[in-house]
Amino acid sequence: MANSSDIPLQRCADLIIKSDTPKGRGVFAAKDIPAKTVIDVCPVLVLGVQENVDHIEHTSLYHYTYNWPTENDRGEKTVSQAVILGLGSMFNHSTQLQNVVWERDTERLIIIYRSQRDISAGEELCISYGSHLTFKDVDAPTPLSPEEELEQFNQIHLD
Ligand SMILES: C[S@@+](CC[C@H](N)C(=O)[O-])C[C@H]1O[C@@H](n2cnc3c(N)ncnc32)[C@H](O)[C@@H]1O
Repeated sequence: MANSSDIPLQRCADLIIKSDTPKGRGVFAAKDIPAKTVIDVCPVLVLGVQENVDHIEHTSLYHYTYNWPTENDRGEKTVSQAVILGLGSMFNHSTQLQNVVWERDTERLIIIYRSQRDISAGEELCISYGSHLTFKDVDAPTPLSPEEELEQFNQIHLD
């Protein structure tokens, strides 16, 4: 029997995990996925600020946690970390080719992931981790050499 605090779960069925990508494991589309499809609804486990500093930061889990807004004992707003259960911990980062957006629900302690645009079969599903990455981004655009920069500059014509 459903009650008002129940959280309906949804996961897109047309997904696979590939294990051998340059980013480690990653989530890929097995079929075309239309824009705005719910990809997954993931429960989160919110960690205490100190628990995170004392323990989690010294483990592999450190690379899987998300910032999570919370309140300290004095009722002041602060930021802790949360472990995302379900597929949420498997999405890799892309700076330029993100196709999944996510939304925190701090009341219900879930994150909802949705496709940002139509995704084709075979594409990796990527989110943005923001700008402070703790690893070398294999997708990062290669910086231009001074010669390439000069060539690009010389191609700019002002009418
Ligand atoms: C939340 S996990 C994602 C799943 C992970 N690939 C795995 O195999 O368990 C985050 C880790 O994935 C890897 N990763 C994610 N996006 C990446 C990227 N753009 N370039 C390189 N590594 C990436 C990094 O090792 C990062 O610490």
